[in-house]
Amino acid sequence: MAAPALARCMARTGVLPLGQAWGRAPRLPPSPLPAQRRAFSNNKVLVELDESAGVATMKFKSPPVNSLSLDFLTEFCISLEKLENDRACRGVILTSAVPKIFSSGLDITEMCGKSTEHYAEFWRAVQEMWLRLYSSNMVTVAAVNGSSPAGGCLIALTCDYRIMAENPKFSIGLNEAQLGIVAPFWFKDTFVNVVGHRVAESSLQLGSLHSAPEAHRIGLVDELVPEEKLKDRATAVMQQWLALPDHARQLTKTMMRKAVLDRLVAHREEDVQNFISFISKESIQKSLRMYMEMLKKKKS
Ligand SMILES: CCCCCCC/C=C/C(=O)SCCNC(=O)CCNC(=O)[C@H](O)C(C)(C)COP(=O)(O)OP(=O)(O)OC[C@H]1O[C@@H](n2cnc3c(N)ncnc32)[C@H](O)[C@@H]1OP(=O)(O)O
Repeated sequence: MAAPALARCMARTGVLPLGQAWGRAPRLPPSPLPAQRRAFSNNKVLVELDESAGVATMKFKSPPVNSLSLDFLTEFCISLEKLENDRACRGVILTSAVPKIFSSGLDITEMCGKSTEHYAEFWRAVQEMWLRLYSSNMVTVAAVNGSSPAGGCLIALTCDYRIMAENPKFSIGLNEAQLGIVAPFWFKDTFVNVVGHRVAESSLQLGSLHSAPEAHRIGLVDELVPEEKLKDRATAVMQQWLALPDHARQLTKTMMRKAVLDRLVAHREEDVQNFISFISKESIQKSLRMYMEMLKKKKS
């Protein structure tokens, strides 16, 4: 495709390049007007904005498993950008509208049997999602209400704070190695920044999916709460974070994340080419096909 779908959408919606988003003026506190709620939705995400609190909730609604398809990633970025540019919004809670699944990670069908152009477009969209979320000026809280492998885990790791439902059946982790693929350096860097090098090293090599209690023990999630309390707890955490002046928090976040962000920004095209040559290998395609078959067999 001549121009990536994401770029087209961004041209349509007037989204700012990433670097400019960083230089944006600090957010103003919401005006003391009566409580106002606004909602907008597309095929993949539902956003509800509580203007009086300055907090949006973004719910993933792409059944059966909220896989991160090109369409999902595009809609996600557009919704995030809308909130980023909305002065009434200072924080966003990410959660799922699909029972038991937060997100099943990158849509494997987008990485199987497609053209080089498609792989490039898809990977740019994955990069864009991470760059925008990791550099967001808003407070970002992941309310992880279901399993969250690989790319789903990356979304949670990219937020400022993670709260997970304490259901031991829910698992989370960067399990790429189990699929015979390798998490790229910016997945790894994000993971290391949350759990530390030692835990990340073994967890990544083993492609571990951690149960909710184990994820809490290794610091992958910040707290566990009963599922029915997840929404209230995420709101309470958000209020705590929003009690601080935005400019101080935003500058601190930028300082903490800049090196990791800059690394991908500086090597973006190289990273796309690396993805294409890796994913196009017949051995990798075979691994992914076998993995998909295994998922189907598990059902029957
Ligand atoms: C140099 C760069 C190298 C490349 C780097 C690439 C980085 C990759 C990152 C990724 O995110 S790869 C994706 C990893 N994801 C997984 O391993 C999750 C796989 N899925 C599951 O474990 C389970 O589906 C689940 C999420 C735990 C849910 O289980 P449940 O029993 O509720 O549902 P299923 O019956 O298994 O699935 C329903 C339906 O959805 C399909 N599906 C599941 N996950 C994906 C996916 N990630 N992509 C595409 N499709 C997926 C599954 O096959 C079923 O389909 P049908 O059989 O109904 O057609």
